[in-house]
Amino acid sequence: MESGSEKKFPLNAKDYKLHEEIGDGVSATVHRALCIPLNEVVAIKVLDLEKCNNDLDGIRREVQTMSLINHPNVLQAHCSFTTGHQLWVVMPYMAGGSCLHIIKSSYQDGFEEPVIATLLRETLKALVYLHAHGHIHRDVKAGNILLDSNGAVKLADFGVSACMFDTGDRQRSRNTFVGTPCWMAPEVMQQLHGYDFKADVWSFGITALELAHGHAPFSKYPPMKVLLMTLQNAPPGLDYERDKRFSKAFKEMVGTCLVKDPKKRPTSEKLLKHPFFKHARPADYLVRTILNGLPPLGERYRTIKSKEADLLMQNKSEYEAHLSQQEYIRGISAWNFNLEDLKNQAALISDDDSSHTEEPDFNRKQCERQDESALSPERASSSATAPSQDDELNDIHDLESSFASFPIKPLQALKGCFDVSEDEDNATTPDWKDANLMNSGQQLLTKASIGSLAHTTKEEDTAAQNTSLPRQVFPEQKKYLSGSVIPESTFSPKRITSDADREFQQRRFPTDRTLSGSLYRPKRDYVEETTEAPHVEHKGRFKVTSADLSPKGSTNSFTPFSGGSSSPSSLNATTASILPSIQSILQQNAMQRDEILRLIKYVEQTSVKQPGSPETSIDELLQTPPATPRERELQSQVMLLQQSFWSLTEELKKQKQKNGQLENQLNALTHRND
Ligand SMILES: Nc1ncnc2c1ncn2[C@@H]1O[C@H](COP(=O)(O)OP(=O)(O)OP(=O)(O)O)[C@@H](O)[C@H]1O
Repeated sequence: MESGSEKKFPLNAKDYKLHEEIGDGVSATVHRALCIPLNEVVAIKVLDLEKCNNDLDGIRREVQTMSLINHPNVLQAHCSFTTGHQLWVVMPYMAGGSCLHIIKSSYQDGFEEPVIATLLRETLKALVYLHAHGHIHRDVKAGNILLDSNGAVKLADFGVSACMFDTGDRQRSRNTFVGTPCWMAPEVMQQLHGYDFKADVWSFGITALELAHGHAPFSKYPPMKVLLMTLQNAPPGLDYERDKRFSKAFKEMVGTCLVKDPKKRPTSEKLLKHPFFKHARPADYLVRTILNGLPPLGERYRTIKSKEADLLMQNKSEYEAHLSQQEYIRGISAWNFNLEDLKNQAALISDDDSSHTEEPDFNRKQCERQDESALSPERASSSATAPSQDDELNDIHDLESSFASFPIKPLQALKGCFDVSEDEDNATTPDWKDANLMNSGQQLLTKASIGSLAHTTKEEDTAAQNTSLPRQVFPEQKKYLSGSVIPESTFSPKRITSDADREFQQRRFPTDRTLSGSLYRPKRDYVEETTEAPHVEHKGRFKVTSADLSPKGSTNSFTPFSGGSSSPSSLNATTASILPSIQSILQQNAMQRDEILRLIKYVEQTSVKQPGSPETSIDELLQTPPATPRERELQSQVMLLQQSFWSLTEELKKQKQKNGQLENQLNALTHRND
């Protein structure tokens, strides 16, 4: 393949003289080189084809695509050819190196804002171009933003590395993992409905944080943890306190990119019009501010590598952290989805560790976002919507949408367990108790997580949509256990709100709120809830924000009791009229508490490894090396499901406590009014 440039770059290895290494990727190393006939310095990316699963034609196609791209901010290959078992991609030499290497060498705490604005604007221009031509970059990160000696910024690695190490045809791989976990958009992780250009916008937002802080959010964690944190936590962002040095425009720009719902992210074109990019400067500004004074690229690269090696030798834990880090840098495109490795990596990081780096940001960020809600047009428009009546009623929805990011919606499974049918009498009859509970519970973890969930195909979804919401717990569970999932259509789509929506609703109504009353009653006889400011909590091995778990749009039915100026007579009248409701709620709470206790017990029982138990067979299954990419995907999904079960168990315990508290309050109120 040759580029459209005027010069003819030779297609023979002997015409190039390889010099020092200036970078490395998954299975590639990059060298400075001389093109002898043209007497031109170039960079050559050397890919070892023996380490790739892909076929040569696929690679050739991708490199060809790369050559057709023609934009000042996209690094275009001069040519590529194979030599022995290697593929050489000849590119312009970018003497400034990548932003990642510049950061590592001299800006460990990140760049100043004008530098970031300049780098990001140029990168964004590249994305606008790629998107307009139907390409998704899929690996936007500081390591792929390169600078030449004049301060020109180019986005690199388009279409090569990701395709090289995908075990499949990249053309059809919009439903496969590609990218690097820290930079990866939630919808890419989910692998549910595929993804589009907006995935690049998310990665762009993460890259902005990387340039600002010197590292990407969650960069110290192993891949599985990054996945969970990205899916479960509030999106990362610039922090109000820690990031005081940055402008509101910058914070807001990052915020618009890092919205979990891709539909709510701006297109790259729209983003380019954001006021933040007005701070961008010309290329020579980058030369003056960050490039001048840097050692030559090869030397810089060597120093970085030897520093890393020293660090590794000195400190085992640092070494382990570095290994984790390398996993991110390598990217999920090269991710060996070996669950044992992942477990080992995850085990290196204690839960306590999690609390001291990124997480505090979340609390602060929530506050910040409350303060700044007016800044983001997208977020503001979400927030402008007052909670509707509908929003107040359906707990299940909020819980479900908080886990919507899981490939296999665990809440759908648990909904069946919790749903108290309108006919409470039925729900309390002994028929559906212990035996069914254990029976269905065990199956839930086996068939559900491996069989039906792994094969949640469109047909099954459709079939599931034809079933109605279970009125009772266990009969319906049997349905689920036999392979179907509880239908999504059971829940009104308009009630499924995005994280952004939820964030905004909570911002606007940040009163105390407790999830209580009829937890899983889907109907409007839902009576009471209080509110609680969003916060981040440990949920077993990872953290969950209450923002993601609380219902939204609260209407407090007990306003008369919360004090105020009611006269004694009106208070009495109100009391008389609502006492029956209180009593009914108390009853419901008691029943719910029992339900929750039972469920916790069952989850705990099914979580304990017992020889011959279904749990054991899941583990065995997980430990069997995956034979196909699909198996690998399924294994990861099973693991995510298990994680979500742990998380839900924690959440159930919490709800149980809250219910107890509420019950006490109600008892106190009832006695007072008696
Ligand atoms: N044309 C170039 N000029 C100068 N340095 C380059 C050039 N291309 C790549 N590099 C350096 O080599 C490093 C590795 O390049 P490569 O394209 O393999 O990166 P990567 O994105 O990390 O790979 P992967 O995504 O496959 O892990 C880059 O981060 C950059 O520092």
